[in-house]
Amino acid sequence: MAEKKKRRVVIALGGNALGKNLPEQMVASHRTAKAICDLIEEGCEVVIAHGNGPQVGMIQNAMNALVRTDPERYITVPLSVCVAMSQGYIGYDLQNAMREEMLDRGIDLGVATVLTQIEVDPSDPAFQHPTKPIGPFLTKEEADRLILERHYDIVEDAGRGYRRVVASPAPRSIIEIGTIRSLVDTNHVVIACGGGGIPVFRTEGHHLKGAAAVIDKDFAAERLAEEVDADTLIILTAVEKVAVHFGKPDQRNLDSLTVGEAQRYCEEGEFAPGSMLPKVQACMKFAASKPGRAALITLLEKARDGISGKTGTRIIA
Ligand SMILES: Nc1ncnc2c1ncn2[C@@H]1O[C@H](COP(=O)(O)OP(=O)(O)O)[C@@H](O)[C@H]1O
Ligand SMILES: NC(=O)OP(=O)(O)O
Repeated sequence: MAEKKKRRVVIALGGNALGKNLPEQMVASHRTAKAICDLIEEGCEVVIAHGNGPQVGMIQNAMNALVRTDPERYITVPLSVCVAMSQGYIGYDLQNAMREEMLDRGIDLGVATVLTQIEVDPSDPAFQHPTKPIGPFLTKEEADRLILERHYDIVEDAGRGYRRVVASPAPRSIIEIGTIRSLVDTNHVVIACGGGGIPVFRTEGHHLKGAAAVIDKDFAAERLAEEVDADTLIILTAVEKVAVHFGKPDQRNLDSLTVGEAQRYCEEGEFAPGSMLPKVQACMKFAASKPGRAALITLLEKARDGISGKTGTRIIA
């Protein structure tokens, strides 16, 4: 009998799948690996993308502290290099957690993290309007000091404190897509486009130049899902379903949304910018990109129920 065709899914992992520091990340990675292995056991071929907001901020702060301690010996590390470091730091834990969980369950697949660069447009207006929060939450006093001393762009984040923001251009093309496809096609779980991918500009000849930015991982995951010809984009986050009137007494959780309905809710301001809005927009783009494609937003721990159609919010054309 012919083997059942596997469903190819790209998974985008957010903050609750990774934690905010090294010990939290180690614990979270194992929880995340369990959820992803549940999807593999449901017959999915998975490709994993992830965020890096807290981590890339931590890495850049650490590198800057070195420069301040000994400016003769150390030089400033560009943000693009900090994104590359965050891919290694997070990929290391995720790759090991996946390896261990797959061996425990007898899943016979390889796992590899691909250092991934993503082309961005130097004239993207996002470079003039920083929106991507990175690093820890700050007090008003810390924010004022950093604006004065380091000329950082800092915004107030929905009553939760202050956060540094950096440019977040749209992903155009994934430089290492051929390598990613080859690994996926030869039975590897691939971790790619970490932290939204290392943003790069194409310059003279074949040279790529790092850009001072952090790409949104939901948009990078969407690009990845299109480019590996995935059937489903799954965004695993901290809520089981997308809601309208979120956080209000009349909150209504949504089981499914068409692209048209989602567009209307976006225009009505139902989804918070910087959190749920990019997720819904990424899902809309993917669902509309080719007939038969669908996207799902759900809680990390509900991944198996989500793919089985029992929970989550499904976005369809
Ligand atoms: N309309 C909405 N429906 C559901 N959650 C929403 C909505 N608007 C904002 N949110 C918030 O968005 C959060 C997910 O965004 P975020 O914290 O940035 O996720 P991640 O780190 O997983 O990428 C949810 O935990 C929830 O608090
Ligand atoms: N790069 C990115 O989107 O990171 P977060 O998901 O942590 O914000």
